[in-house]
Amino acid sequence: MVKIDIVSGFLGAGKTTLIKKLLKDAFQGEQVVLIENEFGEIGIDGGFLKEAGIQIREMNSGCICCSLVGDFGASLKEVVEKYHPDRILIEPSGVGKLSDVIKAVQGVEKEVDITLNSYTTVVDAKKCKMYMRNFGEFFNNQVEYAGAIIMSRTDIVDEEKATKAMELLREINKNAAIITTPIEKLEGKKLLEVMEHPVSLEEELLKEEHEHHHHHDHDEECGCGHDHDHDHEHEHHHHHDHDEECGCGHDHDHEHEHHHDHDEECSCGHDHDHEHEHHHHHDHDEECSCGCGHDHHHDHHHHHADEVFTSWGRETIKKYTREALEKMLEALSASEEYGIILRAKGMLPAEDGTWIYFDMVPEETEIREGAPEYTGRLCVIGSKLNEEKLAQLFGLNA
Ligand SMILES: Nc1nc2c(ncn2[C@@H]2O[C@H](COP(=O)(O)OP(=O)(O)OP(=O)(O)O)[C@@H](O)[C@H]2O)c(=O)[nH]1
Repeated sequence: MVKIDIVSGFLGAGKTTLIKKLLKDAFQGEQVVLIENEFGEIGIDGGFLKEAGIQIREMNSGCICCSLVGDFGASLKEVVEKYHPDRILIEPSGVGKLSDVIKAVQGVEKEVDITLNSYTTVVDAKKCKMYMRNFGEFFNNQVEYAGAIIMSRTDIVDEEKATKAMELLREINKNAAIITTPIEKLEGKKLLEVMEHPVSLEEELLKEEHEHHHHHDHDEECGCGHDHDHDHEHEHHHHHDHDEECGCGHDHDHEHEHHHDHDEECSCGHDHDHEHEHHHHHDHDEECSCGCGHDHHHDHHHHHADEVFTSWGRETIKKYTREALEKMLEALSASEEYGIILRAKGMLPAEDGTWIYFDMVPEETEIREGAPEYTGRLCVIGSKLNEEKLAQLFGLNA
């Protein structure tokens, strides 16, 4: 049985960073294949991970969503038959919906000898609130459906912001284990254990309570595998508190339905807070007032990622200097002249013969030296990108 582990997370959240750690610290001795679905026609990450010596299958033709489920299933099947791995890691694109990817895996579970082992979402603690607000349709879905949530950048964010992010995450996912310790402080095995068996503190406490109150041991069972007989504590939960759980590890409430009605946002880049009506009227004839120009009729999911997000990428032999690149990346996020930039990354030849690798998310830019690549590549992802201006900025042909 091949284990399937999904590592989801919004653009630049830290998925690749997590995967590298797991490969190094947690999967020794296992044969692992990574299926990567990058958004944008120029694959960038493959190179980093190939150094780790694992098989990588890139799917760059579109996102694994409703339209690609069939292709994805076929791809999964092929990987299983060709490599017979112990584990397949799936890294969906940063703008993919986790629910779509889970569905796609479940769709082939009967035909192929696989089991959905874990589905984790990495969330940038610094940008969680902003992304929820502006790109909620994609961002929230990844949070809602996660078994475990790993908060990245808890090493650099202040406590107050991290706490707020944690609260927001908990609001839309009551059950997931939320990992707040910076991952480099955790052993890979420990991390994997939480991803595979996410148990929230609430569940753990409730379980303890159950165990504590089960001395009388009568005959009835509720079906969740624990013995709750005549347990006052248990009844208390049933009568008073619809949101709490029985601690058996299953989700008995209809949380997802709830969240779809209330929390989703249109993700067209505007803040539609207090505009819940917008979502409720889709069955009727009203036009979407979000101004994003799409017909959202009868479409509960609103948008496909490629309607909201675009990417621009180039292969190039042009040489750059660190200083010049730094300025270009600064300019990218300084205004909306180039669009709403959410992510930029690449590897470019430098004038001094070295190679410059860069990673940019809003307010954070990392430039480092890396190994020579077969050619220079760069990719920018965002909303409403101005491709002509981007080409101009990097000194490339439009
Ligand atoms: N300080 C800090 N930086 C992080 C952390 N996680 C990721 N980063 C940085 O954030 C940038 C993006 O990280 P990646 O791991 O490439 O993110 P990703 O989710 O794979 O990004 P996509 O390529 O957009 O899918 C890199 O510069 C990382 O070094 C973290 O926990 N703390």
